[in-house]
Amino acid sequence: MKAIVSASEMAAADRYTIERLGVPGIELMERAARACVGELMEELRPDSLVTVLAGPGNNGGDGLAIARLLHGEGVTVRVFLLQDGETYRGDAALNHQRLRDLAVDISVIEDPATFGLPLGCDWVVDALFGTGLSRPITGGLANLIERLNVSGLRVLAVDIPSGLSGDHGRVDGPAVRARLTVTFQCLKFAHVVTPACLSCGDVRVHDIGISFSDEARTGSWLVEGRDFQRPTRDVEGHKGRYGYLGVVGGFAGMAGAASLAARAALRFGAGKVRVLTDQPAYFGQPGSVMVDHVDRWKQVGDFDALVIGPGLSRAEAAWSHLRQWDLRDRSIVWDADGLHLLAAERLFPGKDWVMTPHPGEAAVLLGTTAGEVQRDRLAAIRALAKAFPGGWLLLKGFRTLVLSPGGELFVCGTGNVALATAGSGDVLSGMIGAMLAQGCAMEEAVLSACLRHGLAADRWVRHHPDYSMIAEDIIEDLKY
Ligand SMILES: NC(=O)C1=CN([C@@H]2O[C@H](COP(=O)(O)OP(=O)(O)OC[C@H]3O[C@@H](n4cnc5c(N)ncnc54)[C@H](OP(=O)(O)O)[C@@H]3O)[C@@H](O)[C@H]2O)[C@@H](O)CC1
Ligand SMILES: [K+]
Repeated sequence: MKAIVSASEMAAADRYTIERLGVPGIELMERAARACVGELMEELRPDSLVTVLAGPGNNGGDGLAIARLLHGEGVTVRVFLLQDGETYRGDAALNHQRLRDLAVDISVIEDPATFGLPLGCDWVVDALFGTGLSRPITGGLANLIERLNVSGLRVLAVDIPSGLSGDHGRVDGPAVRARLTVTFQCLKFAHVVTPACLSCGDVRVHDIGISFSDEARTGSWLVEGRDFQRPTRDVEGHKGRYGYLGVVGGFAGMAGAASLAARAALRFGAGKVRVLTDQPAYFGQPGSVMVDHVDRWKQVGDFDALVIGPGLSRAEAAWSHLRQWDLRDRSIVWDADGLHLLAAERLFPGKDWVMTPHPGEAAVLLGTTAGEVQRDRLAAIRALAKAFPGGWLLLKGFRTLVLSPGGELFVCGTGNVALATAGSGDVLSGMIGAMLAQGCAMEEAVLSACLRHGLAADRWVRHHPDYSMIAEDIIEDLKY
């Protein structure tokens, strides 16, 4: 797992490192610049031309140090400042002084709106604004950024593409679109949360020796494929040991949804899976998934965990059972139409539960639109936690978000657009249910399922077009 921090957490760590641990700020800036130059040198040819756009703060200061180090490497560099160089303060001022003594061309951008972009250069270093951005970029500078974004020039963003905030995944105004972002010590939210992360290109995190005080422990993490831990079995295991999962769904014409969840659960290690539906005949020949008419179940105490929702429908006949069942001590995955039920009736969601909405379902739960949810996914998942306290939340979409009842946030680093296919959510809910049935804690269940679901898609696109994956392919991939 990689820590994700906000701009203010990062600034606090900077201060702690400088003031308490005695590492000079100018040394941190030098290390930051060295990290960027190291990455850039991998990309440059001997005759490459680099343009540095330097803003008024320490991000600009990084840019000035980068220009000096590139010059030292024999690279031709031109530097454009947003303001008169004399206005720099602190470490940035020192770097301005150091650069002025060298034969590097430095000019001031008089009017950003008419500034001629250096179209012949190989890379642009975006050192306009970093984590100190305090408002959306407007006016001539906004115009410059928009022209840069359509120029085709390759951009390396220092710390964060200018215009993005480190604190969230929103894009509130014009923002530089980078090919490569080099950031320091920790990821910031904009690097991993959509839509902001789509402007970052490849993100490389460099350790520049910034330390966090013990009190300033971060509670947000990027989880990646290497963090996935597969369900384990011991040699004497038998099916009773790996749990009994109930899938409630597959009503009127939607047998497929429950069937996908159930089969995914078996493939992900559940010992036994039974679908409770009003359409058992739709499930055809008996197979590894057990199927029952839901009317035969007055209570659901037999199950170790439940998945409620895939193909549940919104019919009274489906919902009436759920009102009667005692769900108080159950582990439950609420998905699909189950979420509509929770939104409509505020049913007690269980002892240990996770809701797994896609943006449209999250919008229903919050009384807003899917567009609003997607505009600020972090705010949406936090609003869900307020509206439905006490359980886990998983907001699907590129870079799926997971929030614990205690407020710890996880961003799932696996998965891609191949997952945008009917039934892929049903498969995910079945996988989480399988882990719960096997006795895993909710954190492990949700994160393992989410990572593995995404890995199936990541493997798929290595050999197939992204549009061609169907939900059954995810289940198929769980064999490996
Ligand atoms: N030791 C360290 O701390 C290290 C820090 N490091 C580097 O420092 C960066 C953070 O530096 P920073 O805090 O100086 O902020 P930065 O992003 O340069 O911008 C602030 C300036 O922008 C201005 N401004 C803001 N919004 C604006 C807008 N919309 N339109 C126009 N102007 C706007 C703002 O003006 P104001 O809001 O005060 O009016 C202020 O002048 C960080 O990302 C990393 O790269 C590394 O060197 C490692 C060590
Ligand atoms: K930047």
